[in-house]
Amino acid sequence: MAETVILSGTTSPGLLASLAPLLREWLPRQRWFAGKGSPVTGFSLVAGTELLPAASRLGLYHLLVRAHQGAVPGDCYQLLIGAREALPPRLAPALIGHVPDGPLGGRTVYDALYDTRPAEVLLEALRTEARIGVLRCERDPGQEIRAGLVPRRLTAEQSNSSVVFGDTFILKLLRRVVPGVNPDLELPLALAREGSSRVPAPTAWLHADLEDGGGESYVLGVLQPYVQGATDGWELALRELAKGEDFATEARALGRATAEVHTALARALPTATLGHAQLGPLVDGMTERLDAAAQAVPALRPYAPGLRTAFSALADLAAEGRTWTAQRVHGDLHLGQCLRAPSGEWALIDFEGEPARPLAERRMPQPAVRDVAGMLRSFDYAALSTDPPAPGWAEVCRAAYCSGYAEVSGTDPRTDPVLLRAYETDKAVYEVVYEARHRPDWLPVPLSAIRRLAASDSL
Ligand SMILES: Nc1ncnc2c1ncn2[C@@H]1O[C@H](COP(=O)(O)OP(=O)(O)O)[C@@H](O)[C@H]1O
Ligand SMILES: O=P(O)(O)O[C@H]1O[C@H](CO)[C@@H](O[C@H]2O[C@H](CO)[C@@H](O)[C@H](O)[C@H]2O)[C@H](O)[C@H]1O
Repeated sequence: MAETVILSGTTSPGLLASLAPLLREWLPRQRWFAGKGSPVTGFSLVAGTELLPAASRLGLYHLLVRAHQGAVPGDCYQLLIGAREALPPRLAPALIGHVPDGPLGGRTVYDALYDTRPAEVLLEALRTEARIGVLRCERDPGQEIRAGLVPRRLTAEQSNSSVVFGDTFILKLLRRVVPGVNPDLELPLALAREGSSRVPAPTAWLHADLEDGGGESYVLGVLQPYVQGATDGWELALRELAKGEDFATEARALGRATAEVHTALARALPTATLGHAQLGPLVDGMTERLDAAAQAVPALRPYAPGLRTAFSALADLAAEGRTWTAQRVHGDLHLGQCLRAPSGEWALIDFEGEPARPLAERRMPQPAVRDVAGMLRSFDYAALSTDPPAPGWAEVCRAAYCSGYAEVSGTDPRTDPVLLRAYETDKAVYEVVYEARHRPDWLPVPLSAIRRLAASDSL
């Protein structure tokens, strides 16, 4: 590996101006761009850090850029921009464009995360706990990071962007970033402190300390051990479906793993009791999300009255004096967030929660059934994405998962069907919006659950 020269300078003021026309085209095409549907009207630089000097063969810039979309104050995105004379063919998919003038005039710029040297620069910064301008790296002193691990791009469909180093570590760079404690770091750290082996323990992490954070830093990325040879639950489920096999044994193991993580989270972090006063805002939130979703996705509208009964039934129980325990949860649990190691053990990943929700909301204690509902939806997804669909397969998985969950936690989620239906409905509504926005061909999958949930008084 060439010697890594890390500069601590901020970027030149003209840099963003020269990149803006290219970013305006490129950014909305990225899977992780959250503002799809309305054009980017401008950019402002939140922070810029030169990691490799502009004058060298490869210039490298870490940028935090706010994308403006009309009058709406835009989201802040993390970009790693490389600048070269010309791009080698292997980097063609990362092309952002050719800069005509300004500090990078005549250079070709690209998404540098998937280039070897820039990824090495990031790993070296994490390994050495570097401070570079506004960027600050921290690491777990108990875990060793070997120098010189070879990076490779992760090709999975993602909300963020990840690089694997030597099959030993995986670095996830968060793309849409906000100041404040990020559950994707907070929860795995808390679980590691509890001694849980169900979640890879963070090895090192990257922050930005900025004035606009109101005293809180931005979490920009997390490095964690890579589970070698793992298969994710989604892939595994589809494989079994294709073979005509059931997935009950794995579903039950997943239920047990989920309950173990919930038990550890309830020990590690504050819990709460939800009564009538707390349930009100929670149910209001579900109803508001449904209304907003019905506005955005016309196909949902005919089912909205039936779906509202899922939420009002929960409010009625609270009015009668029922209470529920709330705790920190995963927040976006589905088969793709579960990794099965070759040993057969399941691990859970990606504790960011639903990226579209505000951080404060994602960090609130919630009924653990929220994650259970996410997994139940996922079995449905798998069963409906095969040809021909296999709805009975999903039923068996759902039952096995709940049984496994009950074996460890002592509580079978099916014993509270009103709560489960409310959370499953909330999740299916979220999925309708998600699919309409990102994968319109998949919209029929959550819509089929919507039909069922709108028609049923319980599960
Ligand atoms: N610790 C890990 N070991 C092995 N693979 C991992 C690990 N963490 C993540 N992955 C892989 O990376 C993918 C994306 O990770 P994830 O945390 O879900 O990112 P995103 O938030 O961008 O969706 C996962 O689907 C999985 O295939
Ligand atoms: O990117 P994330 O993994 O954080 O989650 C988002 O994308 C998921 C799709 O990749 C989406 O999950 C939905 O589709 C899955 C199948 O592809 C299915 O297993 C899930 O049950 C379903 O919710 C997830 O909702 C979204 O937040």
